[in-house]
Amino acid sequence: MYTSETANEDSERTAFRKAEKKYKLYYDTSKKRKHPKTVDLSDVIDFKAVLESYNQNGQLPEGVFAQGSDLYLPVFGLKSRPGFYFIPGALTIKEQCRWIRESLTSFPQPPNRTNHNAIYGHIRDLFVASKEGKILTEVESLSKSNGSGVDVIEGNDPKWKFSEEQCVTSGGSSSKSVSASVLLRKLRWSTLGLQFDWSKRSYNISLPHQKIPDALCQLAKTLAAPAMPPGEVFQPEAAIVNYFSSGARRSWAISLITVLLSLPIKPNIDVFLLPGDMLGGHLDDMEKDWSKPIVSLSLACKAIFLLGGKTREDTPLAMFLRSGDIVLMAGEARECFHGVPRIFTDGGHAEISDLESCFSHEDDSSFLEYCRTSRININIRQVD
Ligand SMILES: O=C(O)CCC(=O)C(=O)O
Ligand SMILES: [Fe+2]
Repeated sequence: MYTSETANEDSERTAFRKAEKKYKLYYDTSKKRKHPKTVDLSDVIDFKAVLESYNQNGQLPEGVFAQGSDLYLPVFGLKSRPGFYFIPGALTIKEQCRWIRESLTSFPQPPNRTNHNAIYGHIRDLFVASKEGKILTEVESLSKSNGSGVDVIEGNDPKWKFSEEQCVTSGGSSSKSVSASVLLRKLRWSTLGLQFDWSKRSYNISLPHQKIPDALCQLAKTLAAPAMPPGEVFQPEAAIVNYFSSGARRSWAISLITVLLSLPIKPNIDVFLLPGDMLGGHLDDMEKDWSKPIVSLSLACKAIFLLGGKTREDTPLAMFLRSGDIVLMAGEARECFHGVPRIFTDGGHAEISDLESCFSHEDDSSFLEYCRTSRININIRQVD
């Protein structure tokens, strides 16, 4: 799915890489307290401002056009990137909250796969386990401890189970366990519908899967319309949910890696060492028909999206992605490198105040806590 180069010397020099470096989060360590380095954001296209001025006086910046649609919302395109569409604020706050909830609770449930499958097998109810302060422990170490308070995890032969924290520590067996909250923070992706096999880099139709939930399917069909070939209807068959977490919990990640390295079979830890708050430049090239769009929903913290050209040498355009924005990439735009070099988690820039009111009920505090330092992206695809 993701065609990506490893960061060798050449790729360091490409225009895409330069833009990634420009916008990536760096910390200024010269001051007493760690501060994000200031970045010049003046070149970043702000479609929220474009929409405001378009609604007020019909004016659009150079290179941007507006397209009518049945969505009752303006759909913007870029003259230099045919097939790319941006629909600012397309999702209501209620819809955003709904998809955030689903992304954290139902979407990572088996048979859907997540990045954690490779090590732990299917994990059920990770979000609830995190809320309840549970610990995931390897079955063998658990049997050495007092063995009570164990929740079952999906799978024929589960090797890892959730237990109450005391259950593990009281047995004195502290290795080969990891807290659910760390795993939630380290959740990078889950796949819906047809499952993508990252090791073979293709969709594996023999992996157990469920259809994309009807409501998400309907939403994707409606949103895809402006980018569809005339007379055709988008058929959502697969989706990837990307979870971007800020690096604030890096120390947690280091503890997890320590645990992983103590396993008899060493997992590939490269995947864990990738910063969780960015997505490197890539193409999505595993779907057959590129005339069909990828429908991409942004949720929670604001981000910068880079839309390059057909090679990494083309200078990318940078734009803000806010919670509720929709991006469509079809036709020629599907051949364009793209990525997310930055999410904003600081109060002034994250722009999640509407979500804060939506998740203001006490019962929703874990959703709010997650949203304050994270971004979620759901991208929906027609595979055949
Ligand atoms: O997070 C985003 O907005 C883009 C995600 C993406 O490009 C992908 O998953 O292929
Ligand atoms: Fe992509």
